Amino acid sequence: MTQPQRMSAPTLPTYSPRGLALLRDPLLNKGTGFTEQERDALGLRGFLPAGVMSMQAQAERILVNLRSLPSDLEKYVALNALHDRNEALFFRVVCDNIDEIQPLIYTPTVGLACQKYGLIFQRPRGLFISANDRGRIAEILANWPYRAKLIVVTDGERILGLGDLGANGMGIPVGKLSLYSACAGIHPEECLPVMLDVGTNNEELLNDAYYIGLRQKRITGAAYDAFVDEFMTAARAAFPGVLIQFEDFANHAAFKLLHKYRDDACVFNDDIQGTAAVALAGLFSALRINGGKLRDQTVLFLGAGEAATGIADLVVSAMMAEGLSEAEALRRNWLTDSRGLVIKGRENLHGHKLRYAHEQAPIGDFLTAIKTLKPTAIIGVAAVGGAFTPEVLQTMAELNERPIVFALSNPTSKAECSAEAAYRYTKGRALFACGSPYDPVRLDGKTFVPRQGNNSYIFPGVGLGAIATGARLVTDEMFMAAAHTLANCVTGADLEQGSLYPALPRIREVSALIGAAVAGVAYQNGLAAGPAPNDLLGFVESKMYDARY
Ligand SMILES: NC(=O)C1=CN([C@@H]2O[C@H](COP(=O)(O)OP(=O)(O)OC[C@H]3O[C@@H](n4cnc5c(N)ncnc54)[C@H](OP(=O)(O)O)[C@@H]3O)[C@@H](O)[C@H]2O)C=CC1
Ligand SMILES: CC(=O)C(=O)O
Ligand SMILES: [Mg+2]
Repeated sequence: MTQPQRMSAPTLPTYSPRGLALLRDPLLNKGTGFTEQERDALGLRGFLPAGVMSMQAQAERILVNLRSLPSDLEKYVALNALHDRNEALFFRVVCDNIDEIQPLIYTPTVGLACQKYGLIFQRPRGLFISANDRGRIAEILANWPYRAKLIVVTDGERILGLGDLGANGMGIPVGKLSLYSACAGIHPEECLPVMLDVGTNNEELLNDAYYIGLRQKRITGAAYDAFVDEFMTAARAAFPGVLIQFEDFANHAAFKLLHKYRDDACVFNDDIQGTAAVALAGLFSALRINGGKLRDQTVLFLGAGEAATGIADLVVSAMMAEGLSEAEALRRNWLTDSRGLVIKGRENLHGHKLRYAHEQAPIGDFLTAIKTLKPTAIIGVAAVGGAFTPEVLQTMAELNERPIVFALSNPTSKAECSAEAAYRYTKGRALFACGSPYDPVRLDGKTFVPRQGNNSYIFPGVGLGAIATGARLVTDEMFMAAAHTLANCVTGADLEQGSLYPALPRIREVSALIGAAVAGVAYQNGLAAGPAPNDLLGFVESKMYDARY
């Protein structure tokens, strides 16, 4: 028997706690799963009841308890408590019940959890770095006892479609990193969630007695840029080669940060790039059903922000790969924002929209845009719940034999339409994907199984490939490879039931394949740290953490 040890940074002493300290270390604790031999060797006698349970029995007990809880928020809290007690058991439960658990630790429940974060707050997880810590960020990162290989960082300004949730947004990096470990086997010890608490402009939170963050308005401008820059410099120095994922920043910061760091550091923006890959994969699946070619599609977006322009940019690249010129491809993608259709000559258009500002008379509403532009696909990423009205859906079905309808906004309350509405108002002809999960829909004797067009299919595998190879940069080519790989995982049986993505229980296999594809791009483009192994898939699989005692 070997004593459980943390994989500490080489500079830190190896830490092998015993007794109570061991039971209170979530990365090493097995609770009632410690064997008789371990109980003797590790000073655990007396701290545990006599019964020794298998991991499987422990997991079953967790599920029995979980299923008896009356609300999803309580289930979230219970799962969080397990995460804080026994990480291996937490990840075992997540991995073996991913269809049931993912919606509880990720969208939609994580949205509600962030809204109530102050109220349900128990143990801190990750690092909270506030604007008051300016000048001391390196010191704070040095407090972290593990060697981080992956950071998910947010400043909480655009949490899902729920807006500015300030420091309460920490639930998002925590949830994303849980999926990294569960879905792609990134070791939990290598994952670091970070909240850059620069304040909040959410008055409700500023007046909330239980708000956990800095009670001040957001810092902006040069002070904000310098603060984030201090974090980026300190993080890269503390954890050389670390992959940093920007998550749920408001779009004015998201585009700026991505452009500032992407050519120099191992970073990506999940909302822009990860979302792009999952949406493109969904389009490829839809086209397998309706027999179309991507180059012939006209895509109309509801939204013109991070997700919309990220997706549109990757779709344009994919259309160009099918032979269109850039101008032709751009012209097949249209954006609408809070002021209507994005068109040439409109005043004060932000930089990320300019590529899609085509010659066209102004159009104020989405339905008129559909009737005018006759899209084959509509993609909702504006966080306007219910915006795909019955009339929108019926019009899409009049224009197209198999209309592509993606309602990608999160959480469920912000979805542009429900799965039920998508199928009902198109008479079962919609090729549908949703950002948050929906149950299967039974209509006219047929069962439709909608799956999530959510970047959670993409970022775990991309991160795995980037970390396994020690990639210097994360490139758009990697996201293109991820999109193709994900699309190739979709089976005929999936398509038969209207599923544009593979079943979630296959996610570790899917992530490994995406990881291998991303690794391939890293090696081909000289971005990897070492020589390419012969067997890329075997190589990335060998790096995957499996939650077992
Ligand atoms: N499924 C997935 O994997 C992902 C889903 N999302 C979801 O997408 C949504 C948007 O995220 P993101 O793109 O990052 O956010 P942004 O804030 O970057 O973009 C939102 C866009 O919606 C536009 N908008 C707002 N109101 C309307 C309206 N009434 N009609 C048309 N457009 C409108 C905004 O217009 P304006 O530019 O004028 O302000 C803006 O362009 C969120 O709900 C998020 O959860 C995001 C990432 C991944
Ligand atoms: C899924 C995701 O990243 C979002 O909704 O922001
Ligand atoms: Mg996000």
